Amino acid sequence: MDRGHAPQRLERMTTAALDLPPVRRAAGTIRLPGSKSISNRTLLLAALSSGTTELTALLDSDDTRVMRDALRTLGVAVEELGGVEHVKVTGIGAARGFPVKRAEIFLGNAGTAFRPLTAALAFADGNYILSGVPRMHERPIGDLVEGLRPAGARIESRGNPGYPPLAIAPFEGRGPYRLKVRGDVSSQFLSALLMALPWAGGGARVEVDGELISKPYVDLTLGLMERFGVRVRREGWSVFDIPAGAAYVSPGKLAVEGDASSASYFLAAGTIAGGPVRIEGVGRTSLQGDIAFAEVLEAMGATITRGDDWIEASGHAPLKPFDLDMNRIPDAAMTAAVAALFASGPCMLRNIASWRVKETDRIAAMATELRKLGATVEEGPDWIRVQAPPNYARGAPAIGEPVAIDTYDDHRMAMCFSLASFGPRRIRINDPGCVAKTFPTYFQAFAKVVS
Ligand SMILES: O=C(O)C1=C[C@@H](OP(=O)(O)O)[C@@H](O)[C@H](O)C1
Ligand SMILES: C=C(OP(=O)(O)O)C(=O)O
Repeated sequence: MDRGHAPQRLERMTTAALDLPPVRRAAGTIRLPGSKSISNRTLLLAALSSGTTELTALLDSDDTRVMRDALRTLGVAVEELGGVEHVKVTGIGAARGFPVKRAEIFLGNAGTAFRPLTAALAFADGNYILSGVPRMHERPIGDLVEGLRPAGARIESRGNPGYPPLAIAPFEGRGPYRLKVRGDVSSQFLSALLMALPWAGGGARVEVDGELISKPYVDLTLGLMERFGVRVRREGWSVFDIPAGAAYVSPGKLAVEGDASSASYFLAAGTIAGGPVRIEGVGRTSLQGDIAFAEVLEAMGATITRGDDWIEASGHAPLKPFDLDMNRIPDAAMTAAVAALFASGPCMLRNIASWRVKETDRIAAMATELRKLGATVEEGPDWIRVQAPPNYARGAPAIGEPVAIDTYDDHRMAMCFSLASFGPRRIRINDPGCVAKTFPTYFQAFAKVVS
């Protein structure tokens, strides 16, 4: 019997606080690390396809490391051609099972690894245990498990019902499948089903129950599936058909775009503090929904210039207030909440209920930390309203003791609060190392564009 590798723990030690120097100007050019969402999707799709795939400009971070390690643990050859950012993946294709039939896999706090691997392994012929950090065990996955069961998947929660860790037993179903999945907690459940189903074979219809959130991520899923040779027929956002006989075929070579969510911090810096700040690696032709964050900045008064694979922002605080539905850009929306410190009136972010089940309860965390800087913040189940303290404008001299911002092991809390250093308070970021989830060199990159 195959024995999987022992689960690899990635418990991160808390890192020493980082005092950010007060800054007034932002200008320069940044080449972004690869997109987390595209890196993890393409690693998995390459593993499930026939042929070998060369992936370039992959993200090197905690979230992609757990996906890469998981695939290797499952027996997929992921060969490094130029570090972990340039790899060759030998797909297992129509084998419909991973070479390693029994494994315990640790997936940290990576939703883009945990949800898609749950679906793929549910259709495999082995026994697997998937676990993560304690916070991952508080992030819901019940809707995906319930969506998979009618197909013949055998998945049990090892902890609280509806949450990881999960134990997966060999698949017992056969297509065609008619499945339903809820779309109003995380779009990753639908993305996971769609990516795994062509591999299960036999064709499938997936219906979405409830309003689908974070829609651009499903477009990203469908766009990348198409690059691997599978075209899904759809009726809007509610019915998705995978043709019988659909199978993944390697596109040969695929270059990963820069991460549009990571771009948001730099574009916001250029908007608050002069600019131009130019981002290379993602632009007008991006597959990623978070590129639309630039439109939020335009509403706040930014001047944005776009090329096919670059984008540039300039502007000056005070910025214009906004009242916007942020459902399509839940990650970049956090950047807007901190940019609201530099707005001339109250800023309202609506339709962000999913913030409560991500790396931390992001609505609560955002409210607590913005209040430390003197902002008036109100919150509801799915909204947050931020009113900047008087005169929180660029150029005021930094005064007093540093304000220590807690980051809740949430990379985006650490990254977006770096923008507060354009204001009149000294900023201390507690546990800055949490940025390793998606952007390990974030603070070095930020230091390069501010002065
Ligand atoms: O599919 C993806 O790559 C993602 C979907 C979003 O999650 P939800 O669908 O849970 O909002 C997003 O927040 C996450 O960072 C990445
Ligand atoms: C929500 C996020 O991550 P995950 O992919 O773990 O859901 C995020 O990166 O903001």
